[in-house]
Amino acid sequence: MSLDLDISLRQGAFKLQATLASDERVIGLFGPSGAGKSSLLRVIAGLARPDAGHVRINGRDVFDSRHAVNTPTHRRRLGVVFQQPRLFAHLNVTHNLTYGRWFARKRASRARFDHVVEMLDIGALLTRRTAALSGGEAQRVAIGRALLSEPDMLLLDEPLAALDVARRAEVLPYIERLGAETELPIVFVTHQLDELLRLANRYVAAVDDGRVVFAGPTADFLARPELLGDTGYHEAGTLLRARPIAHQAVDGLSVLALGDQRLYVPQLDANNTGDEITVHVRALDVILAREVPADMSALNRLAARITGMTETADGQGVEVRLDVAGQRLDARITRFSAPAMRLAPGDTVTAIIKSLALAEQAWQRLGGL
Ligand SMILES: Nc1ncnc2c1ncn2[C@@H]1O[C@H](COP(=O)(O)OP(=O)(O)OP(=O)(O)O)[C@@H](O)[C@H]1O
Repeated sequence: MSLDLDISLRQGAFKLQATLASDERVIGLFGPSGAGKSSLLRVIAGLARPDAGHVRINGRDVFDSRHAVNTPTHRRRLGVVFQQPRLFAHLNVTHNLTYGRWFARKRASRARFDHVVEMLDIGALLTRRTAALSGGEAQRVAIGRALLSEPDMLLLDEPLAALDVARRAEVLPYIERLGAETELPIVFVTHQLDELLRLANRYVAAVDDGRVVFAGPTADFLARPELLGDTGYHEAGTLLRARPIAHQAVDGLSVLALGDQRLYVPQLDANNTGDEITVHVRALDVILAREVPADMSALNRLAARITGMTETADGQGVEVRLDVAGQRLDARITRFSAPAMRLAPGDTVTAIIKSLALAEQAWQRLGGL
């Protein structure tokens, strides 16, 4: 996909002045509450009209103030999913799903309908009234309806925000599957860093106070604590890509290969072999050692080489940039430890990781969408 926009929009006292150009298939729009993410998504969808500028989707001008172009929403070929599912209460699930097809250029085939139903696991709900659905089920139906409208791009505006923790955990893997199993371009809005890392871990546009303050690889974004908001200090770190090679080789754990080194993570779905997955390692959770103690609870110990060291913004610590099997890993240690250990670029150390979080599951690509 390509998305190219440069717009200004005034809403009361709030001014959105956003510039973004990206060829990435999945774009995360991230930022705190009130930053302007939803407003920007509404501009892309044609639900809000900028005062000036342009919006180009896949090379097609859908808005251009200089040439009086403003393609109406229903002709922009977008599937939009909001925080609330917004299903039609008078129609059952099947009719809600097929409703989107009225706007499609070509009607979705029966095979495609079946595929979407299977992917979102909503087959058992088809004859149900929408009032009888849980929040998570309703949101899956809303996603299915958007997919069946044959969009060129899917816009997801905090689709998990209205769900409680359990429902959120239920729906999140389905959105993850969309990213992995479809070729559909997706813009995913969230203010939650864990969602961003799970669902848009390649590319992010960060919005703050009506402006795009960062646009680029999510991994680079994660290394910038000052951009991450309140949780930045804790969450800043690195995304490591590794390949699952064994399940249950060690009790309750899966083994990932990172070059010829090994990482241990909580048991993954046994189908997860082959495709790389991404793990999020917080810089605070990395301990550096010259000598590794013989008895140690932490399983994850990686041979690393120091490639750079910089003082943290608050002056209290040192960010140590490491190379592990050709990938970057960041550690944050105290200002005391760096000279005490006489650490210097070029040194080899062991990086001991206290905890890591899965940022992305690997799903088998089924194709077909
Ligand atoms: N129709 C409107 N008229 C006036 N101000 C508006 C309108 N819609 C939004 N705003 C304001 O614009 C700002 C950005 O809102 P927006 O919903 O885009 O933020 P957001 O980043 O999506 O936040 P959240 O994560 O809370 O949804 C807010 O200050 C909001 O109050």
